[in-house]
Amino acid sequence: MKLDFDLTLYLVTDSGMVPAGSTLSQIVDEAIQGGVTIVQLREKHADTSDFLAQAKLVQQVTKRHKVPLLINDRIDIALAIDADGVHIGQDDMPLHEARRLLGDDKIIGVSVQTREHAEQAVLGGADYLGIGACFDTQTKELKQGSQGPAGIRDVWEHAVEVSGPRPVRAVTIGGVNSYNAVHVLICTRTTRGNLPLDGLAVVSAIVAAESPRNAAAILRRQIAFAFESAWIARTPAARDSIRSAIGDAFEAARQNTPLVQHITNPVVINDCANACLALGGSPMMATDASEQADLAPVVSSLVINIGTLNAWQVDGMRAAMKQANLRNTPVILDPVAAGATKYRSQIVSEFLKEFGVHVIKGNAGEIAALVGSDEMHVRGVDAVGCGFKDPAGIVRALSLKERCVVVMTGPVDYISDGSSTFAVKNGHKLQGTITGSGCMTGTAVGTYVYAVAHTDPLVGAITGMVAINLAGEHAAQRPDVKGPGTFRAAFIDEMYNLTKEQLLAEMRIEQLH
Ligand SMILES: Cc1ncc(COP(=O)(O)OP(=O)(O)O)c(N)n1
Ligand SMILES: Cc1ncsc1CCOP(=O)(O)O
Repeated sequence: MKLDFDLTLYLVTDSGMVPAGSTLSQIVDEAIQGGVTIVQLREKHADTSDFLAQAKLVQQVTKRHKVPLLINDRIDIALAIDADGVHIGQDDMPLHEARRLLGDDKIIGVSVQTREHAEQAVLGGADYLGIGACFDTQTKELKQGSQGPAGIRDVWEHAVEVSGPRPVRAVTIGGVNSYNAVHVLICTRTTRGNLPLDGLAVVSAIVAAESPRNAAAILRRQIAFAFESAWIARTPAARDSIRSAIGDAFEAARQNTPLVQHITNPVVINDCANACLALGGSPMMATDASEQADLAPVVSSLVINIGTLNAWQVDGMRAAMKQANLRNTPVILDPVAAGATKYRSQIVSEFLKEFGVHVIKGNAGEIAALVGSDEMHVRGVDAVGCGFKDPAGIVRALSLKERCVVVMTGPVDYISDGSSTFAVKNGHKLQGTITGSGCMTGTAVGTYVYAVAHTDPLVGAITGMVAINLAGEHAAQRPDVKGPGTFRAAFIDEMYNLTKEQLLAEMRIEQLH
């Protein structure tokens, strides 16, 4: 009978990474103690006798822990030590030959890079798939480059589709570590059925770690978190009570004073900091990469705004998002003028590939650029065009593509988590006459999303949009407001003065999906 196996945390070894004074068997032992559930011995440069000797040593450890041991590429070594199975690539022995030699009781995993590979492996009876490479890696030269979580999802969805009622099992590999583990597992969930991969395969994140045991334990914690999370709100039935949830999120910010760390542009930095304070948050505007790790433990949410990009700021953004992802702190991305220049488009797509983002907030032109629509465009930082035929469908499509909440600002704001979509109809046209009002909506979302990020990021995003737009309406009605200059000051005052009762009484929201 085939051994039962658990792919949750899959260690693939590389003896070239073993630090002086340690052995591969010690690393495997520690890693299993930390939470590794399956091991593959991968020796790309060893001759047969060394590979065999290493396999026997590692097998002593895996047997002691009752964890399956698979052999990379070499069926002969697997047969010689009676390993639990093999992992084969596209250039290795064909699956049917490996199965003939090993029999039905052994585990055979197959590396796949494309939908076609996945289909062949599933139909050929592979026990699991290793889909890669997810990200670039130092561990091996990639012939085809990395696909990112969205590319892995595409292959995984096809594998699930062709496998019938009992989906094949699968992991992804390549550049996976504790910083990106949650992002990878959430972003690769199938669109239909929300089915996650079975686990993650790593080499350097454990073998080259200072403590393989700690590295494995942190990875297990992140994987458990990802299995419990979904980017879609887990309480769709609670839509009826959305108003009270918005009221609660509003109050939570006033009570808990979330620390909203911004890396934003100098044009709006002062307005965003004041808006954050007025709404009940505590603003932090620390941009340097070198301080992000120290700050991360106290950050409630992170707002990344690419308004005035430069290489130094981008380094700070990468460092901040990496730390936020490790702590599962909500990240709000404002892709200012995405699509206006190649540089911005390239940075935004790098960010969305490499990092987990909980909310994307943009104007219609920016959202069009991210979703690949030519109905709207950006001119400078403004959206131009006749508008989308189906704006709610556009935000939902981007939400499903990126697996996060999407907010599209405009005369009506549209907000979706890929399942539920809302229109927020509050706001005043004077908001469009001052610079930074869009950036301040990012701050507002950041201020409210933290409290509900892991259960209902949609509610946090709607709360931010309702609060800022109501402040705009209240400011515009004041007799002392004569135009943009006086509106700017009154806008901050009215954020400060807004009450939960006003919010509940005056919000104009409509559910569209
Ligand atoms: C779990 C897992 N997935 C993929 C691979 C890559 O295998 P392959 O394509 O055969 O490349 P090499 O490992 O031989 O370099 C893997 N080893 N494990
Ligand atoms: C074996 C393999 N196959 C695709 S990427 C890769 C190496 C992954 O190594 P790391 O986890 O260190 O990036």
